[in-house]
Amino acid sequence: MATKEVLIEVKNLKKHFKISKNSVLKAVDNVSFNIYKGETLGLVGESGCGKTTCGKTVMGLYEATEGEVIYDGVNIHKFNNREKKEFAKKAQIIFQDPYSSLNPRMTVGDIIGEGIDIHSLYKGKEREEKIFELLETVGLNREHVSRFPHEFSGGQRQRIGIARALAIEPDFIVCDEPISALDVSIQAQVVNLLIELQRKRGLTYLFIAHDLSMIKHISDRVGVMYLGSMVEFTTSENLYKKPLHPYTQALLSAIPIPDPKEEKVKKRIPIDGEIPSPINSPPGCKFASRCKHAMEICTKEVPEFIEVEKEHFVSCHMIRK
Ligand SMILES: Nc1ncnc2c1ncn2[C@@H]1O[C@H](COP(=O)(O)OP(=O)(O)OP(=O)(O)O)[C@@H](O)[C@H]1O
Repeated sequence: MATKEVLIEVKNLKKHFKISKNSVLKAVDNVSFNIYKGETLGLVGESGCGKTTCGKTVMGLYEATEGEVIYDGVNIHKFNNREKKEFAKKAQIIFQDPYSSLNPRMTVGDIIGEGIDIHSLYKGKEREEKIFELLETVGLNREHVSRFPHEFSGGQRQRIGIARALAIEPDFIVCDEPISALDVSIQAQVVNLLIELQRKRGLTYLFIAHDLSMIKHISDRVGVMYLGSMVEFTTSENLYKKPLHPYTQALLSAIPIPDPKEEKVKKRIPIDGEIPSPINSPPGCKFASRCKHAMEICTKEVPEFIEVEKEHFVSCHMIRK
């Protein structure tokens, strides 16, 4: 990461879905963090904890229920239509499933060219050259331009998705579990491509993942989410060396160690019980029902999200500054 200039500031962000007359699903519930220009911020947590909803709200695909997303100094949820279109050029998303995220009836050239056309960036020969250049940038070749998505492997499709995102030259990309659906052997190739693109183009990533194993290699800082809340937020180094929240500690203990001897003696921290429903969730710390350290206060009061040491934020009643 080159600078520590803030690109995006997320302040007390809430995204609640009204499920019925009396039920609200708090997918993102009072989350605050920032993203520096040129960094990769990892967002981790179990399935359903609100990572995708957070990513989509941060890039303006969902209206926020409450709170602010400040991009380069301006609240994106206050944009008028012209500003929304301008912003859509700066922020892109790469989806988890390279099989369903590409229109099977469109050629690769048209998939990549769609954003170029929407934003009237290039026309004719220039457009064609741009698409060839993008294909080569992501490790495909110009002959692929007239083929259809089903003619490609999962890894290649994800490369097409990356080329599509790059086509309008964004500054910020939400990478929503871009490697989860790929074979392990292909995952590292796609991650390396994303890292190389970031280095060359100065891109900023919000990289979403459900476990902490791959996120270590790509993220400068990591936020750990649990049931819509951010429970810990710090540098990758801090998180792996000194996790403070019991949930982070459990997630880290679940990462398999390649050495079988070490794996055998490793202490896994189990998380008791089922993840509670995010609908009409009870007061207090959302992790309380599964935390073996839970105290009376945990079921009553939401712990503050405090900076316990430089660049290390945590939300837990056990941890004081
Ligand atoms: N449009 C929607 N309407 C209602 N509920 C939604 C909607 N989108 C997401 N949710 C709910 O919000 C919660 C958070 O979902 P989200 O997809 O953001 O989680 P996630 O952490 O990204 O999970 P996964 O890793 O499975 O993608 C879930 O309970 C989900 O069912």
